[in-house]
Amino acid sequence: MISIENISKQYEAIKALNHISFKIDEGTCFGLVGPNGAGKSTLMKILSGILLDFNGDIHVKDWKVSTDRIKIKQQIGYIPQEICLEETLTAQDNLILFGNLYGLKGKELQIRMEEVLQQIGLKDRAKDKVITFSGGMKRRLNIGCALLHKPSIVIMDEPTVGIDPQSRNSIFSIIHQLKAEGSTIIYSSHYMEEVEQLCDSIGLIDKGKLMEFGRMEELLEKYAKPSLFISGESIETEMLQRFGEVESKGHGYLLNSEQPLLTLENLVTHCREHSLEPRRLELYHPRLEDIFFNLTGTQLRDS
Ligand SMILES: Nc1ncnc2c1ncn2[C@@H]1O[C@H](COP(=O)(O)OP(=O)(O)OP(=O)(O)O)[C@@H](O)[C@H]1O
Repeated sequence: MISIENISKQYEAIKALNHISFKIDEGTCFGLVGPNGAGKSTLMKILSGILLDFNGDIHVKDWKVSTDRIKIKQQIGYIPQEICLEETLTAQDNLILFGNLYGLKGKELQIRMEEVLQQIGLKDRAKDKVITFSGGMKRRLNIGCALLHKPSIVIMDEPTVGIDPQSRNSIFSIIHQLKAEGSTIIYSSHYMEEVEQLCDSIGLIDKGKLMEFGRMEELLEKYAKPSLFISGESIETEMLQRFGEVESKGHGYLLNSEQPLLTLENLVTHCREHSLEPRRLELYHPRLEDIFFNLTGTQLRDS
């Protein structure tokens, strides 16, 4: 169990984290989600033992970060948001550099390097200089460098920002594999669909405050409002209002109703009788993004 207890962090006038507390079960994938500037990186740096000046405490197994920082750090592989590699060296030499920092050498380092290169899909590029790599390949190598010492807790700060879909899928595979091996993953992102896909539990953070925390299914259940989605040129708010509470969503409308199936039936009848042809008419399942929006009134995407 990793227990985050009442963490606060102030950068001069900015309160980056405001009394944050939650727990993460071992062997699970935890997603920290929030918009730009929410405080995700600050919390990730505190969790990985890089940022030492904060209030509160963190417990990992039987250790406390306040008194057993080195023991906890040995358990952690931290992948920062900014790529941290020596570009003039080869992938292999970067791994050796990081391996040495973790105290690995000789045969042990050689074996781990081979395993990690396989895991990150860069075996055939091991002897190439990093400067020749794509952004996604650099990102994967950066992940590999943090895995050499077989950490039981892997902390990834927005690892998929600005990379190609192939590298993104490859990172997801690495995460699935790490989880299958029993590692605990702490993953921050502002891409809701990624977190929904990967994580067992989540913390929603905004302006330094933890807005919500829990298991994914529980949160979706808690905030799920039964609704229908309808769109089409002939579909107007006034017509929909007689069937339930209406809100705009993308190119159409969400129609909240306690009995969505019955409403769907009534709506189909109405459309048929009035020769209205919706482009889309379907049951709508709330997503993590909807929960965040309901809680904070903030859209997560930059766009
Ligand atoms: N070294 C620093 N000095 C001063 N203010 C900082 C520093 N690092 C972060 N901040 C501020 O703290 C707040 C939280 O920043 P943080 O980087 O933790 O957010 P984030 O959720 O990771 O954002 P992003 O998704 O953009 O990386 C922001 O207002 C940011 O400007």
